[in-house]
Amino acid sequence: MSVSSGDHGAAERIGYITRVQSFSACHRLHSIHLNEEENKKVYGKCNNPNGHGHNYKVEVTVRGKIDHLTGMVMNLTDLKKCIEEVIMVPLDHKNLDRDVPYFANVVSTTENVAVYIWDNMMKALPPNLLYEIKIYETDKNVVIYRGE
Ligand SMILES: Nc1nc2c(c(=O)[nH]1)N=C([C@H](O)[C@H](O)COP(=O)(O)OP(=O)(O)OP(=O)(O)O)CN2
Ligand SMILES: [Zn+2]
Repeated sequence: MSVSSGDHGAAERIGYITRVQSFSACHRLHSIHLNEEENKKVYGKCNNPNGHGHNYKVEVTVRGKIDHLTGMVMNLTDLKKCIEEVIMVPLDHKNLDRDVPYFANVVSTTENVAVYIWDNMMKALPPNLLYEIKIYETDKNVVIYRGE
């Protein structure tokens, strides 16, 4: 059996690293493109005028070369700072529809929350690193967005 010396020579290794963050928020599923009756029909209990809340769990995954010198794809401490700025400050303990201008005219489905987080993480992270945003709206409802 040969044991790796740890010297990868010129070979580049690609790694995926993920940081998990939870936040709490309330929302109401309601589309400005549908009338009241259609909104009730499409969104059911989630169209309740006074809203409802979730403890969202977000997994932010970045993909990149494992740097030979640092041994890292990126420093998770830096990823933590981006997540604080992009997820926690604007979304935690907020009413998504009323407190986050983006959702004034965009339905706050988990798909759209994932797109919102993706677009803002892209601005906060170094280029070509962001791979995936995965959101657990509940234990059973999970959305993945990869920027497509
Ligand atoms: N495609 C989507 N469908 C739905 C979304 C969404 O974001 N994207 N969101 C909702 C609601 O926000 C709702 O809160 C989900 O509630 P519910 O289905 O009740 O959640 P659970 O499945 O976890 O609840 P159980 O009652 O335990 O099954 C609806 N649809
Ligand atoms: Zn909901």
